[in-house]
Amino acid sequence: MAIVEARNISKIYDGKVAHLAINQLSFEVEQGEFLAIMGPSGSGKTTLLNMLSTIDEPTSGTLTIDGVDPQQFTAKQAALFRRERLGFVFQDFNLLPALTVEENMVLPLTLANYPVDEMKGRLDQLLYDLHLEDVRKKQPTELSGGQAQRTAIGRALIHQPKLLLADEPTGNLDSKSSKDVLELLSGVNKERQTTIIMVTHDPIAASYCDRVLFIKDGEYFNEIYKEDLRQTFFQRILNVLSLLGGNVNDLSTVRLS
Ligand SMILES: Nc1ncnc2c1ncn2[C@@H]1O[C@H](COP(=O)(O)OP(=O)(O)OP(=O)(O)O)[C@@H](O)[C@H]1O
Repeated sequence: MAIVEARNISKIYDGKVAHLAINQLSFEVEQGEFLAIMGPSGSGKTTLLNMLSTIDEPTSGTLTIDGVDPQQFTAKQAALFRRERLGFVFQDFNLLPALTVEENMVLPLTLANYPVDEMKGRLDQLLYDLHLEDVRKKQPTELSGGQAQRTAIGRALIHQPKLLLADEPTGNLDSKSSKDVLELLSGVNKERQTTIIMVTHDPIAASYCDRVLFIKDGEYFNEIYKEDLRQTFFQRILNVLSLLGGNVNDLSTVRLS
């Protein structure tokens, strides 16, 4: 069953000169899938993620997320939908500096007034799954990049969202921490059946996914599915990226290992 259905969605930014950022894009994301979205700088990835996040809406076309059309929501309903059904992970972690690891992670449940026992149970499980038990009382400034991103992933998962949206989650991490985070996301996807959509410039990160959707100039360009080994998938991703072109700087974060 599809958790995301986009039918001919377009997004035009109004301004002195109107800009067509997404042009007649259609795609589906299956429940339980781990999808990467790739494309050159300016191809519309952030615009698309903003629409999937329900913080922006298509100018035309229909976008259904978990069976509902967010365009029908009031601002309050949209906020509730995001809080209950979506999780977000960003490149720069976005942790609250005054709170500890465990306080950051449990924050979405605190805000939703969950019972204390339920909060504690979910927190302990996630601290264990994310290998953060030793740093649970630390503050974000005392963490490595990998620990900070794992904390952010914990915060994004604690309310058990159906869809996790990740924007360059490994963009600020070294290769070892990136690998840890990608293996964790892959594990979350397989074990919890959480659907994940990840925007990335990094073909290594994309090779952890089941499918990569490539967009160019706001339009569908190609998509490939992982069929075999991750290393082979990585090679096929590089092949499509070379066809896709774009600015060489777009690949500045690529690590060839
Ligand atoms: N608020 C806005 N107003 C007008 N144009 C915008 C706005 N936001 C983005 N754009 C334009 O829409 C196009 C798509 O931008 P978007 O940020 O979605 O691309 P991207 O693929 O995420 O790029 P990058 O990889 O560099 O982050 C770009 O040409 C950009 O200049």
